[in-house]
Amino acid sequence: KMNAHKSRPFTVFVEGNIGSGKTTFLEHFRRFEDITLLTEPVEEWRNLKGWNLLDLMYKDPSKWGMTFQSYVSLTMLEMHQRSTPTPVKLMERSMFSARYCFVEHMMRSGILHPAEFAVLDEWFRFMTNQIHIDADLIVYLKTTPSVVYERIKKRARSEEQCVPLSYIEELHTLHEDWLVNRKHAECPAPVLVLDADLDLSQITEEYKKSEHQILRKAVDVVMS
Ligand SMILES: Cc1cc2cn([C@H]3C[C@H](O)[C@@H](CO)O3)c(=O)nc2[nH]1
Repeated sequence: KMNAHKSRPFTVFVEGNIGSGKTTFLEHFRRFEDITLLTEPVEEWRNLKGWNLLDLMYKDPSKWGMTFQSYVSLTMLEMHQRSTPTPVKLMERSMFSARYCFVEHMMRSGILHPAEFAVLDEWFRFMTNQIHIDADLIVYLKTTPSVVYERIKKRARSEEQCVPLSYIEELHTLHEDWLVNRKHAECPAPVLVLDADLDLSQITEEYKKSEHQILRKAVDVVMS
């Protein structure tokens, strides 16, 4: 068992489009006692004091987009700040995908009014300047929009059934801009790109590739 000499654990963001297999990827690490897994708090978004903000947002994005993304940011900040007893912390998504992918899409598509976007962007700048929430590594589950679109249909999460392929394609482009073309300097962590188009049987090999990288880097950090 690695004793965490560092105040801050080796932090990994697991990023990718809707349906890219992030939750499945995280579950693969469930068996390691030195890793804390923080999965995306979708259930909190689906029930805040009885309100299903995720459903409200998908049903009327212009009316509920701001409210939804404000609450998403709050729940993600809470995860960033949560102290973990283990030397390694794996988070599903982050404040950065919130800003660079989802909020960015809502602004570009006119779902968010420019004034709403300005407020969300100020919150993002404040939080990323004031609070150290950087990753040490980002694992990017890279997919093809048509592949994840079919998975979303099969998964049949009720709120997502009206999601058009065009939205998935736009989110894909925003993930590529951030994690492959590196257009945003605020999140300089190295990116490990995995081919997440692979189906479940083949993808274990891909996960093993990241396992060594994550655990070896974590050992370096903890033992340094
Ligand atoms: C950080 C962040 C995650 C996230 C997820 N979502 C949506 C996409 C999926 O339908 C669902 C669960 O990821 O929530 C969103 O609209 N905005 C988000 N922002």
